[in-house]
Amino acid sequence: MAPPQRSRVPLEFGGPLGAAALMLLLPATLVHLLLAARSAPAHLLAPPPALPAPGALWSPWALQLCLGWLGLQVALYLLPARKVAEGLQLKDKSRLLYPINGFQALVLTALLLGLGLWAGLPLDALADMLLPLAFAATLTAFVVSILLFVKSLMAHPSALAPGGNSGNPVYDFFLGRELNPRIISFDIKYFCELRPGLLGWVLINLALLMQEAKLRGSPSLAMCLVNGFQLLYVGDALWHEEAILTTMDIMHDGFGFMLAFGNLVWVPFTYSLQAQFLLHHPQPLGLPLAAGICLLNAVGYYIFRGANSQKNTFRKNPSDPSVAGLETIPTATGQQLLVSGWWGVVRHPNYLGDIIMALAWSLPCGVTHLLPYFYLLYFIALLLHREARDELQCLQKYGLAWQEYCQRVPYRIVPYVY
Ligand SMILES: NC(=O)C1=CN([C@@H]2O[C@H](COP(=O)(O)OP(=O)(O)OC[C@H]3O[C@@H](n4cnc5c(N)ncnc54)[C@H](OP(=O)(O)O)[C@@H]3O)[C@@H](O)[C@H]2O)C=CC1
Ligand SMILES: CC(C)CCC[C@@H](C)[C@H]1CC=C2C3=C(CC[C@@]21C)[C@@]1(C)CC[C@H](O)C[C@@H]1CC3
Repeated sequence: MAPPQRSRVPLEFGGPLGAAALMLLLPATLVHLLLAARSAPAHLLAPPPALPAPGALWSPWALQLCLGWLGLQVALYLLPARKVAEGLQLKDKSRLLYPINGFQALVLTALLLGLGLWAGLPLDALADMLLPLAFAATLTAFVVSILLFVKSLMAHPSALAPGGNSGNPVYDFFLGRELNPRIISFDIKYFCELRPGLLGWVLINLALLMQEAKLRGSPSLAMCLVNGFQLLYVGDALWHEEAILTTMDIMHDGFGFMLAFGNLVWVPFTYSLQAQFLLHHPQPLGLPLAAGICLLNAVGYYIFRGANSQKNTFRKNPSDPSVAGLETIPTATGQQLLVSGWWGVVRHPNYLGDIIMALAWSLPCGVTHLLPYFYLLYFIALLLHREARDELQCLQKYGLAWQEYCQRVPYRIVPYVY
């Protein structure tokens, strides 16, 4: 087989050195966040009061729980789906098929959990195991990434992602070489993107809420708000699972350590940071402020969902009555760009809605500590980086049409600001 052509896509994340640094820094940051959230001072920018003993990180039981959770979600993924969707056309003109049964997996997981709790499952005990669970999940992410990298060495060149095929093994291991790694019809990237991580996130949130109820007699209003907001976000992602097929991760990015760690570790253990903070730092929250925060989250969700659904509907069927009247810009690829509606206000309206929700998730934690705002700060940085990557990809894809779009819609995320 002819050696794969090395991609000439510019290196990102600081190239091989940056990728190597991130593979060390990300797990270290995770440990710091978990320790800081449960410490009294809860400092985001200061070292945690006490480093864990090595024994506190490793637990065979935690590894079994992680692998059992993964196995359950794989089993639910393999159940018959209410619908099978086609992915976007690949380089070889083929289209992959994807089961749309993520929300079904959420409901079945909830039913199994309900049964378990009825039978006395000590779910709240998870709240005391976040460190060994995160360590086990990180180990799993590394092993999955190594297996994926080895598998990609046997993949056809046309199956490789443009970004993760630089020829440098460290960089390619981090970014991911294969675009759609599958075992028969099981799509590993698609599965990891929405199932174990997002469902694990709300499971950890629930465990923290239950432990607060056990400690204080009932969960606080702030803990209930954070759980509710984030369950809405995960439920929405799974209900609109098909929309994931038009995101950058599925369309462009290879599946390597960054997304494996991001999906299996970073989402469940850092996205639950507000709930972790609230368990150890209860916050009083009056009804008027709670109502205001709910309104803020509702506004964010309205923008987020409205913009994502409008674009995804347009991409699936430009003649759909809900989008047929929108103004567009034709492009040389045959695809059109929306230039009115949500996508005529700013170029990434969905990011704006998502950031507003991220703020609403942090506010119930009060303003005495920076730690609960870590997600907001990280997320803004992630979306700014993502937006820059997307703009470059769209400029390369659409050329003059994208330049016209940028002239007509000059702001990227926040109207009249950025
Ligand atoms: N919670 C989290 O950790 C994260 C959440 N997200 C959220 O996920 C959602 C998806 O975000 P993301 O995956 O970054 O990508 P987007 O959903 O923003 O999709 C970007 C793609 O949309 C298409 N597009 C862009 N502008 C237009 C237009 N004017 N008209 C038609 N199509 C257009 C282009 O693809 P093409 O033209 O090829 O179809 C572009 O590459 C967002 O709501 C984001 O907030 C994202 C990352 C992390
Ligand atoms: C650990 C690294 C520094 C960064 C890892 C980033 C990942 C955690 C995110 C990259 C894109 C994501 C998306 C989502 C979750 C987070 C990751 C995997 C969603 C599934 C969240 C719900 C939305 O409705 C869709 C998102 C698609 C992108």
